[in-house]
Amino acid sequence: MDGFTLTNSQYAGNNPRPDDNLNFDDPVQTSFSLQNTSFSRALTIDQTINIPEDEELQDSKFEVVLKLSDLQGDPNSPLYSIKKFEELGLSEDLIRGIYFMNFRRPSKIQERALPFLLANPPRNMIAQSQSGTGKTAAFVLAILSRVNYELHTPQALILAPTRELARQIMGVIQTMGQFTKAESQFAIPMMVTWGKVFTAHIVVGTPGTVLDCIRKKWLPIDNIRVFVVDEADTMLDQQGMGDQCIRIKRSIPTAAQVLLWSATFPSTVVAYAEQFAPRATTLSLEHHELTVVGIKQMYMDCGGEEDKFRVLTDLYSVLTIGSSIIFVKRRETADKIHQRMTAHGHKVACLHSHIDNPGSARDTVIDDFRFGKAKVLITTNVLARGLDVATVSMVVNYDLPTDVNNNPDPQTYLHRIGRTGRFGRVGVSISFVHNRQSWMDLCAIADYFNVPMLRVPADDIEEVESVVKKVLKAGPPKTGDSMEISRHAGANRR
Ligand SMILES: Nc1ncnc2c1ncn2[C@@H]1O[C@H](COP(=O)(O)OP(=O)(O)OP(=O)(O)O)[C@@H](O)[C@H]1O
Repeated sequence: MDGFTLTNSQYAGNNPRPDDNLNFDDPVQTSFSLQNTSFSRALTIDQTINIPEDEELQDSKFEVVLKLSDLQGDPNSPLYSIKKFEELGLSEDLIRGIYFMNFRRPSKIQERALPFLLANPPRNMIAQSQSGTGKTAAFVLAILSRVNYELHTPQALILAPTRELARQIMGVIQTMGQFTKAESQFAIPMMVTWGKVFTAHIVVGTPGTVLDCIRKKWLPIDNIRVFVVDEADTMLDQQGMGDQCIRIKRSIPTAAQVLLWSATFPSTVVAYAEQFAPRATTLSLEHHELTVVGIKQMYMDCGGEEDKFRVLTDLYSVLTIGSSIIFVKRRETADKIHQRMTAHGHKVACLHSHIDNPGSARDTVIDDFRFGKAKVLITTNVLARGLDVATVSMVVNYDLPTDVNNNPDPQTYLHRIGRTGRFGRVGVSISFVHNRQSWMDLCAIADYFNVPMLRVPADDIEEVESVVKKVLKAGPPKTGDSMEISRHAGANRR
């Protein structure tokens, strides 16, 4: 099975959203109470894990040997390609950048998308590919190929939902484009020089600040020829950000190539995305193709809301793995867990989008995490998407992701767990369930992706440690390999 479905949408419609005057940069944090319905502890999924019981682990680092060449030679892997970068029509300067980054072969999305992205006349594109499969590099390469370096004015505009993601994308542009004459500039809070007109070829920003800079005429947009919306499904779907994206799109030249990227494009957003990027070439995936095989999905059955904290601290008192991220629903929960884990002697960092948390403080937290100064990061959905830190080997869903209507949110779940298992690496995700509602939410997510969830015991942390270590030690499975599983979680809901 090759994965992508390729379609050319012919639809060119009007913008469907009202022009509300909302102005914020980060995703809205939704808050609500978890429903404590009668809790069934009787989760009896009988799952087994068939990882060889061979050697004991040598150390606690779990440096997984990346067998990338194996994965990239497996037609079922999202990292598979038949072409080399040298065959994709990129300039020598860019090929040098790719070599510098140690990329050997393109991933499937890179191989598929790049010929369309570079073709003339330029076409819009809606591109979907699993988390951690190199979407950023794909659109950065396209932009670096299209920019006229002799013209000192913005020609490419990239929108990201958070400052963390904008900073990360900037890092990729600067590394990949270091042998070109590309100049790039931020349009994110606290990184814009008051009154100074942008002259860089490439601008990366968050929608609120970009719009602000356009309105103030600091950001010239007449020469924009590539317009990228990363994490496009969430950007377009959120009322404030969606409106800002529309306004920005209306300001830039109509001939600009519009590129929408995400690992998820739920059906509710697809039509809208097609209106936003008319007549786009679309690379899409089915639900069941979205999960990354290198991420082993587990769950723990906790005794109640308060017991989750006991399980978490038990887990961290035993487990010594690379880096990990704990996702919670609310900022208050993040702060509370941060305080309590710190009091228990754990070294943890915390990042969310509270107004008192200025950009510079957020930058320090994320940089400390990226460079390993802090190994555990507690956060909200603000970091659910895009964050690329290779050492993350575990994601904990302390609270399962739910949408504004309290329904399970499979897309956010997929993005959260996708912070591990990047580009062929292995990782584990552990979701806490603590009542009937959270159990049903997890079942709904498992059903949506048709994936197995392995139960690990909340009252036997040594056993959890052993399972996690085995998974990390086993390395990435080949696509289609069944690492375990007799039945998946959704098959046995109560
Ligand atoms: N062809 C390649 N060979 C080796 N590594 C690559 C290649 N392309 C990208 N990578 C690396 O893979 C990692 C994931 O890439 P990237 O962040 O672009 O993924 P993504 O698809 O945008 O993920 P997400 O959906 O989470 O945003 C990065 O560390 C990147 O440097």
